[in-house]
Amino acid sequence: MDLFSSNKTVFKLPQAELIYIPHFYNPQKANDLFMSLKENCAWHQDDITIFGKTHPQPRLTALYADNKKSYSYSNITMHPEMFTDELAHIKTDIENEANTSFSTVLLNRYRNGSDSNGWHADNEKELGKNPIIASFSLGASRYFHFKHRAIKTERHKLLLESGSLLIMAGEMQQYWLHQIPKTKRDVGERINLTFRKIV
Ligand SMILES: O=C(O)CCC(=O)C(=O)O
Ligand SMILES: [Fe+2]
Repeated sequence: MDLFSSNKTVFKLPQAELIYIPHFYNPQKANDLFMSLKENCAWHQDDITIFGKTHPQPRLTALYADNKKSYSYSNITMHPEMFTDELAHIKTDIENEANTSFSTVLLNRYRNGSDSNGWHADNEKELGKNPIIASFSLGASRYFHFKHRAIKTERHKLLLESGSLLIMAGEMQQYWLHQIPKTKRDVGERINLTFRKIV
């Protein structure tokens, strides 16, 4: 198995630590997990309110945690389900790679290229200062855009492939924004898992 592949890219960025591991899980295992999570997770579509207008969030989400702590962002408060064995297993693998522990995983399901995740930082108070966030991707590849809030030349994109792990750390959530834009490319479905620690 291609677990804990040493093939990793450490990006040199001002005020951020970003590490990309393309084949954290091999394609077979990634595909099996994609099918299983698609079927078994508690997916739902919340309404979000932006600039006073309420509309359905352009993706499905689910939240799991090993505590009862809720997670709030963009006027949504999510209450977690208990970790399944399958999600707990992935969590352990990622904790070993990232050298930290996580309490919570937020799953995003992008059904096609019209689903997206707008510019934001994962800077909610409950994540603490300089959180480590590990983002694990399954299914269709989608571009992850990231830009520095103040240095306008620092704007980049990275194709997140199935089975890959992206670790965001350092001051990234303070100084950078990230998004998964819509795409007109004919892309299939993608599931992303972002592991976080909510204390
Ligand atoms: O889908 C992704 O790769 C990113 C998800 C994300 O940024 C988030 O859930 O905060
Ligand atoms: Fe995020």
